[in-house]
Amino acid sequence: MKELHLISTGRQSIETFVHISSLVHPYAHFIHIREKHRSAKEIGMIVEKLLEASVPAQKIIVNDRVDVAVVYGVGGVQLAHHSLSPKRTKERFPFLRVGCSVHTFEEAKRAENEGADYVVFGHIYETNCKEGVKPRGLSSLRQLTSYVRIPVIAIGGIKPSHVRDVFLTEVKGIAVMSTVFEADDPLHMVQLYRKQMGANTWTF
Ligand SMILES: Cc1nc(C(=O)O)sc1CCOP(=O)(O)O
Repeated sequence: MKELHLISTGRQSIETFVHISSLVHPYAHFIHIREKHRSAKEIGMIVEKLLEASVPAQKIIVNDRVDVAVVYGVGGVQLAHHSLSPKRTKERFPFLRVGCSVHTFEEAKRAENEGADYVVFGHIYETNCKEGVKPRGLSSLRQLTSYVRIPVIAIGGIKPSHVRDVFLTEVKGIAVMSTVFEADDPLHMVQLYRKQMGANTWTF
């Protein structure tokens, strides 16, 4: 099954992020809380609000903070190079789904060897989030999907019109931030992504 990951921008109020998530979560497989400037307490509060808004715990992925993910019983954690290692995380918390954000093939291979469940690789297209950094493009994405055995999720500047091309590289899924969370109509946007992914049902 192709996966759609939605990631918070870190630029919205907690209320706005939770409100949009409550609308779009039925169309997404995972909702990532990526709020680098917020404390563990605030991130925990976001998790509680998402749960109150009926977002299933298994769909929630906390960026970097293994502690918050475990304490609040969410489905997974998304680790960066400065986070705890996937190996340690998996050893102590084997029930957590562990993703790693990677930018090179070596990082992806290391994540795989350390037991990560999947990698997020980018950025594929130009994105405001990575201004001045050259996108890695589809051909390196294609190479990566044959270089590692674990699933690859593509990220960075992916618009609905890119979806078909991106999935031709054999990725497992895509991750999207601004195009959904900063859209005038987030619900319409997420439905567009799912349509491009070939989803013929909106329920899971
Ligand atoms: C959070 C993030 N990580 C990236 C990476 O390359 O690792 S690109 C990115 C931002 C993606 O946002 P948008 O969908 O708005 O382009």
